[in-house]
Amino acid sequence: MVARTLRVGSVPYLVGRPLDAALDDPHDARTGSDATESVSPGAIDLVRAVPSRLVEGLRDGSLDVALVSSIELFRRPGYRYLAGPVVAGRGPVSSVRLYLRRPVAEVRSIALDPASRTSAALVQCLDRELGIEGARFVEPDGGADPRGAGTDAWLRIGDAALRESLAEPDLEHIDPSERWLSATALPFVFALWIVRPGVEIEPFVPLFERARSLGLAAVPTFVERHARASGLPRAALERYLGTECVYDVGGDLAPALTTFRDRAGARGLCDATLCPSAVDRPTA
Ligand SMILES: C=C(O[C@@H]1C=C(C(=O)O)C=C[C@H]1O)C(=O)O
Repeated sequence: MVARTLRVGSVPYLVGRPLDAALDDPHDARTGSDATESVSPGAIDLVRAVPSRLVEGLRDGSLDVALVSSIELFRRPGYRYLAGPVVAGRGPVSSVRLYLRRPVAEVRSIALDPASRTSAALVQCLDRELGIEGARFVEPDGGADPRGAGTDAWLRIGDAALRESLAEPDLEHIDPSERWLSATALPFVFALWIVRPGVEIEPFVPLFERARSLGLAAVPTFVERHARASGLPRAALERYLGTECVYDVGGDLAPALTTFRDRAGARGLCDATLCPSAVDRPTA
């Protein structure tokens, strides 16, 4: 029995709920004793914050593990990652978009979402495929709204992007996840559980796997709650969580991560020599 508490971070967006909701109370009867027998009650302390803050938490040691931007794996040595639950896209993902104020051929300046790390790197390393080669990237200070930066285009992630895409369907946009699939024939892994160096994650791994199974089964509940709170259409939210967001990419995980690392590394956006190790899923 592991007595210590694991400090866990996750994103504040709808996209994270299928992976993190059941971690809030792992000893809830619904989580089942098989996954929880190796950890004590209260073993998980879950906080939610935007990805750029979660990255800081991993770096300063205030978090042990976080569902966070995949690019961080290749920005500091010593991380490990759970080879299981991920937030990925295999085609369009309505919550990660590059919105355009002018025709793409005329885009010279792009404001990045200050909450993002991975999608920000993705649009920079896919600039040729997106048709924005030579554009200048800026990150608004202090978490400011990238739409307010006055640039030719802005990148947005999370629930605010989802709202823009579903409530303002006439906004011109490019879908980076879709372009990644065309360019590489691989899914794009936005986020995964990254483990800080020195953390013994093994006893907790079944909890993360179990949380995903329970979370996927609860997608209709998350859709219902989000539709009620946001006023966004249920059918679109169902498509978003149920089809666009992919929570398991199987054997594509390693090649998807390595391809992103190499492309981003070639642009100086991460260290392409880093090879973080996977923590394998438990065998049944
Ligand atoms: C699909 C998404 O994936 C995310 C994108 C991230 C990033 O760009 O750094 C980090 C975590 C995820 O929340 C989203 O937020 O909409």
